[in-house]
Amino acid sequence: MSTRGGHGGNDLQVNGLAFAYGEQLILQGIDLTVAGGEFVALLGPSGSGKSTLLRLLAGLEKPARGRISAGGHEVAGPGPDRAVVFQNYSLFPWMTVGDNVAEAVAKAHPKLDRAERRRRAWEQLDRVGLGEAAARHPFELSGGMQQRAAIARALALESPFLLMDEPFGALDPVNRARLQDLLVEVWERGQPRRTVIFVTHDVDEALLLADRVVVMGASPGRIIAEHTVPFPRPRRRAALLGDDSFHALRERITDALDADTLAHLDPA
Ligand SMILES: Nc1ncnc2c1ncn2[C@@H]1O[C@H](COP(=O)(O)OP(=O)(O)OP(=O)(O)O)[C@@H](O)[C@H]1O
Repeated sequence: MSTRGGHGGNDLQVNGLAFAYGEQLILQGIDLTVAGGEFVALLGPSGSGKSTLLRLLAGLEKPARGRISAGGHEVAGPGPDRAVVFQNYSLFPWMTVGDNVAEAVAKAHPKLDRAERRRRAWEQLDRVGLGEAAARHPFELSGGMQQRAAIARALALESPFLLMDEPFGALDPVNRARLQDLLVEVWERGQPRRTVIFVTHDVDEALLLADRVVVMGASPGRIIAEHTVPFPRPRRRAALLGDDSFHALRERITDALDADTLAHLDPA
Protein backbone atom coordinates (compact mmCIF):
# COMPACT_ATOMS: atom_id res chain seq x y z
CA MET A 1 0.00 0.00 0.00
CA SER A 2 1.30 3.43 -0.85
CA THR A 3 2.20 5.72 2.00
CA ARG A 4 2.17 8.70 -0.30
CA GLY A 5 -1.58 8.87 -0.79
CA GLY A 6 -2.10 11.20 2.16
CA HIS A 7 -4.38 10.92 5.13
CA GLY A 8 -6.05 14.28 4.95
CA GLY A 9 -4.90 16.47 7.79
CA ASN A 10 -1.28 15.55 8.33
CA ASP A 11 0.65 16.81 5.36
CA LEU A 12 3.47 19.29 5.68
CA GLN A 13 4.24 22.22 3.37
CA VAL A 14 7.34 24.37 3.38
CA ASN A 15 7.50 27.22 0.86
CA GLY A 16 10.37 29.59 0.17
CA LEU A 17 11.77 29.16 3.66
CA ALA A 18 14.82 31.13 4.75
CA PHE A 19 16.36 31.43 8.19
CA ALA A 20 19.33 33.37 9.60
CA TYR A 21 21.14 33.60 12.89
CA GLY A 22 22.09 37.30 12.96
CA GLU A 23 24.00 37.99 9.76
CA GLN A 24 24.60 34.31 9.01
CA LEU A 25 22.19 32.84 6.51
CA ILE A 26 21.53 29.26 7.66
CA LEU A 27 18.73 28.09 5.34
CA GLN A 28 17.69 29.45 1.98
CA GLY A 29 15.01 28.62 -0.59
CA ILE A 30 13.66 25.55 1.16
CA ASP A 31 10.59 24.09 -0.56
CA LEU A 32 9.34 20.78 0.73
CA THR A 33 6.06 18.94 0.54
CA VAL A 34 5.54 15.88 2.71
CA ALA A 35 2.42 13.78 2.29
CA GLY A 36 0.38 12.67 5.30
CA GLY A 37 1.79 9.41 6.65
CA GLU A 38 5.03 9.74 4.75
CA PHE A 39 8.38 8.94 6.41
CA VAL A 40 11.02 11.42 5.21
CA ALA A 41 14.68 11.36 6.17
CA LEU A 42 16.62 14.64 6.14
CA LEU A 43 20.20 13.83 5.36
CA GLY A 44 23.14 16.19 5.07
CA PRO A 45 26.61 17.09 6.27
CA SER A 46 27.20 18.74 9.60
CA GLY A 47 26.14 22.38 9.46
CA SER A 48 23.72 22.00 6.55
CA GLY A 49 20.87 23.15 8.78
CA LYS A 50 19.01 19.87 9.35
CA SER A 51 18.42 20.55 13.04
CA THR A 52 17.51 24.14 12.31
CA LEU A 53 14.93 23.04 9.75
CA LEU A 54 13.49 20.57 12.25
CA ARG A 55 13.33 23.29 14.91
CA LEU A 56 11.48 25.52 12.45
CA LEU A 57 8.99 22.71 11.72
CA ALA A 58 8.57 22.25 15.47
CA GLY A 59 7.85 25.98 15.82
CA LEU A 60 10.88 26.51 18.08
CA GLU A 61 12.31 29.06 15.62
CA LYS A 62 10.57 31.51 13.32
CA PRO A 63 11.35 31.76 9.59
CA ALA A 64 12.97 34.94 8.28
CA ARG A 65 11.09 34.33 5.04
CA GLY A 66 8.63 31.80 3.72
CA ARG A 67 5.88 29.68 5.22
CA ILE A 68 5.46 26.38 6.98
CA SER A 69 2.12 24.70 7.35
CA ALA A 70 1.33 21.45 9.10
CA GLY A 71 -2.03 19.77 8.59
CA GLY A 72 -3.25 22.86 6.76
CA HIS A 73 -2.40 25.24 9.63
CA GLU A 74 0.43 27.73 9.59
CA VAL A 75 3.09 26.83 12.15
CA ALA A 76 3.32 29.75 14.56
CA GLY A 77 4.95 28.03 17.53
CA PRO A 78 5.30 24.63 19.17
CA GLY A 79 2.12 22.58 19.38
CA PRO A 80 0.90 19.18 20.58
CA ASP A 81 0.28 18.18 16.95
CA ARG A 82 4.10 17.96 16.46
CA ALA A 83 5.96 15.67 18.86
CA VAL A 84 9.74 16.13 18.90
CA VAL A 85 12.39 13.59 19.87
CA PHE A 86 15.95 14.86 20.29
CA GLN A 87 19.18 12.91 20.45
CA ASN A 88 19.57 13.20 24.19
CA TYR A 89 16.35 11.70 25.45
CA SER A 90 15.10 14.92 27.09
CA LEU A 91 13.10 13.19 29.81
CA PHE A 92 12.39 15.08 33.03
CA PRO A 93 15.01 13.64 35.42
CA TRP A 94 12.93 14.25 38.56
CA MET A 95 9.97 12.19 37.36
CA THR A 96 9.64 8.44 36.97
CA VAL A 97 9.57 7.15 33.43
CA GLY A 98 5.84 6.39 33.84
CA ASP A 99 5.13 9.95 35.00
CA ASN A 100 7.15 11.37 32.10
CA VAL A 101 4.87 9.54 29.69
CA ALA A 102 1.70 10.24 31.72
CA GLU A 103 2.53 13.94 31.45
CA ALA A 104 2.45 13.65 27.65
CA VAL A 105 -0.86 11.76 27.83
CA ALA A 106 -2.22 14.62 29.94
CA LYS A 107 -1.16 17.10 27.26
CA ALA A 108 -2.92 15.08 24.56
CA HIS A 109 -6.04 14.48 26.69
CA PRO A 110 -6.33 17.15 29.40
CA LYS A 111 -9.72 15.87 30.55
CA LEU A 112 -8.62 12.34 31.44
CA ASP A 113 -8.45 11.46 35.12
CA ARG A 114 -5.14 10.47 36.68
CA ALA A 115 -5.81 6.73 36.70
CA GLU A 116 -6.67 6.67 33.01
CA ARG A 117 -3.62 8.79 32.17
CA ARG A 118 -1.41 6.31 33.97
CA ARG A 119 -3.10 3.36 32.28
CA ARG A 120 -2.43 4.88 28.86
CA ALA A 121 1.14 5.77 29.82
CA TRP A 122 1.81 2.18 30.89
CA GLU A 123 0.29 0.98 27.62
CA GLN A 124 2.76 3.16 25.65
CA LEU A 125 5.67 1.93 27.72
CA ASP A 126 4.61 -1.68 27.08
CA ARG A 127 4.64 -0.99 23.36
CA VAL A 128 8.31 -0.03 23.54
CA GLY A 129 9.18 -2.90 25.87
CA LEU A 130 9.54 -0.77 29.00
CA GLY A 131 6.48 -1.91 30.98
CA GLU A 132 8.70 -3.10 33.81
CA ALA A 133 10.61 0.17 34.05
CA ALA A 134 7.73 2.61 34.54
CA ALA A 135 8.44 3.20 38.24
CA ARG A 136 12.12 3.94 37.69
CA HIS A 137 13.78 7.30 37.14
CA PRO A 138 15.62 8.10 33.89
CA PHE A 139 19.06 7.97 35.57
CA GLU A 140 18.37 4.34 36.50
CA LEU A 141 18.03 3.36 32.83
CA SER A 142 20.56 2.72 30.07
CA GLY A 143 20.77 5.19 27.16
CA GLY A 144 18.81 2.81 24.94
CA MET A 145 16.05 2.48 27.52
CA GLN A 146 15.89 6.24 28.01
CA GLN A 147 15.51 6.74 24.29
CA ARG A 148 12.75 4.10 24.23
CA ALA A 149 11.01 6.09 26.96
CA ALA A 150 11.42 9.32 24.97
CA ILE A 151 9.81 7.59 21.99
CA ALA A 152 6.96 6.28 24.18
CA ARG A 153 6.43 9.83 25.42
CA ALA A 154 6.36 11.20 21.87
CA LEU A 155 3.88 8.49 20.86
CA ALA A 156 1.72 9.21 23.89
CA LEU A 157 1.10 12.70 22.52
CA GLU A 158 -0.81 10.96 19.69
CA SER A 159 0.37 13.74 17.44
CA PRO A 160 -0.01 13.42 13.67
CA PHE A 161 3.60 14.61 13.21
CA LEU A 162 6.74 13.09 14.65
CA LEU A 163 9.88 15.21 14.32
CA MET A 164 13.06 13.35 15.21
CA ASP A 165 16.55 14.86 15.40
CA GLU A 166 19.19 12.12 15.21
CA PRO A 167 17.27 10.20 17.85
CA PHE A 168 19.54 7.16 17.71
CA GLY A 169 22.83 8.99 17.16
CA ALA A 170 24.13 8.39 20.68
CA LEU A 171 23.26 4.68 20.85
CA ASP A 172 25.43 1.61 20.39
CA PRO A 173 24.80 -0.33 17.16
CA VAL A 174 22.65 -3.05 18.75
CA ASN A 175 20.30 -0.64 20.51
CA ARG A 176 20.27 1.56 17.47
CA ALA A 177 19.09 -1.31 15.24
CA ARG A 178 16.44 -2.34 17.80
CA LEU A 179 15.02 1.16 18.05
CA GLN A 180 15.06 1.63 14.28
CA ASP A 181 12.94 -1.53 13.97
CA LEU A 182 10.66 -0.42 16.78
CA LEU A 183 10.10 2.99 15.21
CA VAL A 184 9.17 1.50 11.83
CA GLU A 185 6.88 -1.01 13.53
CA VAL A 186 4.92 1.62 15.47
CA TRP A 187 4.82 3.94 12.47
CA GLU A 188 3.46 1.16 10.23
CA ARG A 189 0.78 0.29 12.78
CA GLY A 190 -0.47 3.88 13.04
CA GLN A 191 -4.00 4.52 11.86
CA PRO A 192 -3.55 6.87 10.24
CA ARG A 193 0.20 6.70 10.00
CA ARG A 194 2.09 9.59 11.48
CA THR A 195 4.05 11.90 9.23
CA VAL A 196 7.69 11.47 10.25
CA ILE A 197 10.63 13.81 9.61
CA PHE A 198 13.79 12.07 10.70
CA VAL A 199 17.13 13.90 10.74
CA THR A 200 20.22 11.78 10.33
CA HIS A 201 23.67 11.97 8.80
CA ASP A 202 23.73 8.20 8.27
CA VAL A 203 22.87 7.25 4.67
CA ASP A 204 22.18 3.60 5.57
CA GLU A 205 19.79 4.60 8.34
CA ALA A 206 17.93 6.93 5.97
CA LEU A 207 17.60 4.20 3.31
CA LEU A 208 16.47 1.61 5.85
CA LEU A 209 13.76 3.77 7.40
CA ALA A 210 12.42 6.33 4.98
CA ASP A 211 10.00 6.48 2.05
CA ARG A 212 11.99 9.43 0.73
CA VAL A 213 15.39 10.93 1.42
CA VAL A 214 15.83 14.69 1.21
CA VAL A 215 19.50 15.59 0.87
CA MET A 216 20.72 18.94 2.15
CA GLY A 217 23.88 20.83 1.30
CA ALA A 218 25.64 23.54 3.28
CA SER A 219 26.42 27.28 3.14
CA PRO A 220 23.65 28.14 3.16
CA GLY A 221 21.63 25.07 4.01
CA ARG A 222 19.41 24.06 1.10
CA ILE A 223 17.94 20.99 -0.53
CA ILE A 224 20.31 19.57 -3.16
CA ALA A 225 18.57 16.29 -4.03
CA GLU A 226 15.57 14.12 -3.25
CA HIS A 227 15.26 10.38 -3.75
CA THR A 228 12.28 8.10 -3.35
CA VAL A 229 13.42 4.96 -1.55
CA PRO A 230 12.04 2.12 -3.67
CA PHE A 231 12.75 -0.88 -1.44
CA PRO A 232 9.65 -2.80 -0.35
CA ARG A 233 8.77 -3.15 3.33
CA PRO A 234 9.43 -4.88 5.59
CA ARG A 235 13.06 -4.04 4.89
CA ARG A 236 15.74 -6.35 6.15
CA ARG A 237 19.27 -5.03 6.58
CA ALA A 238 20.89 -8.15 5.16
CA ALA A 239 18.60 -8.14 2.11
CA LEU A 240 19.36 -4.46 1.43
CA LEU A 241 23.08 -5.08 1.64
CA GLY A 242 22.74 -7.85 -0.94
CA ASP A 243 20.76 -5.62 -3.32
CA ASP A 244 22.70 -3.83 -6.07
CA SER A 245 20.11 -1.06 -6.36
CA PHE A 246 20.63 -0.27 -2.65
CA HIS A 247 24.35 0.22 -3.25
CA ALA A 248 23.69 2.29 -6.37
CA LEU A 249 21.33 4.67 -4.53
CA ARG A 250 23.66 4.83 -1.54
CA GLU A 251 26.52 5.81 -3.86
CA ARG A 252 24.50 8.52 -5.62
CA ILE A 253 23.60 10.08 -2.28
CA THR A 254 27.12 9.78 -0.88
CA ASP A 255 28.55 11.32 -4.06
CA ALA A 256 26.14 14.27 -3.78
CA LEU A 257 27.14 14.80 -0.15
CA ASP A 258 30.85 14.55 -0.95
CA ALA A 259 30.53 16.98 -3.87
CA ASP A 260 28.77 19.50 -1.64
CA THR A 261 31.34 19.11 1.13
CA LEU A 262 34.21 19.59 -1.37
CA ALA A 263 32.56 22.68 -2.85
CA HIS A 264 32.56 24.31 0.58
CA LEU A 265 36.06 23.43 1.71
CA ASP A 266 38.30 26.44 2.29
CA PRO A 267 40.52 26.89 -0.78
CA ALA A 268 43.56 27.25 1.51
N1 LIG B 1 21.90 29.07 18.32
C1 LIG B 1 22.68 29.31 17.25
N2 LIG B 1 23.25 30.50 17.05
C2 LIG B 1 24.02 30.75 15.98
N3 LIG B 1 24.29 29.84 15.00
C3 LIG B 1 23.74 28.62 15.15
C4 LIG B 1 22.91 28.27 16.26
N4 LIG B 1 22.51 26.99 16.12
C5 LIG B 1 23.07 26.54 14.96
N5 LIG B 1 23.81 27.52 14.39
C6 LIG B 1 24.53 27.41 13.10
O1 LIG B 1 23.59 27.03 12.12
C7 LIG B 1 24.19 26.17 11.16
C8 LIG B 1 23.32 24.95 10.99
O2 LIG B 1 23.30 24.21 12.21
P1 LIG B 1 22.41 22.91 12.38
O3 LIG B 1 22.65 22.39 13.76
O4 LIG B 1 21.03 23.17 11.96
O5 LIG B 1 23.08 21.91 11.31
P2 LIG B 1 22.97 20.35 11.18
O6 LIG B 1 22.92 20.05 9.73
O7 LIG B 1 21.86 19.84 12.02
O8 LIG B 1 24.37 19.89 11.78
P3 LIG B 1 24.75 18.58 12.65
O9 LIG B 1 24.63 17.42 11.70
O10 LIG B 1 26.17 18.84 13.04
O11 LIG B 1 23.81 18.52 13.80
C9 LIG B 1 25.59 25.88 11.67
O12 LIG B 1 26.48 26.69 10.94
C10 LIG B 1 25.57 26.30 13.10
O13 LIG B 1 26.82 26.77 13.52
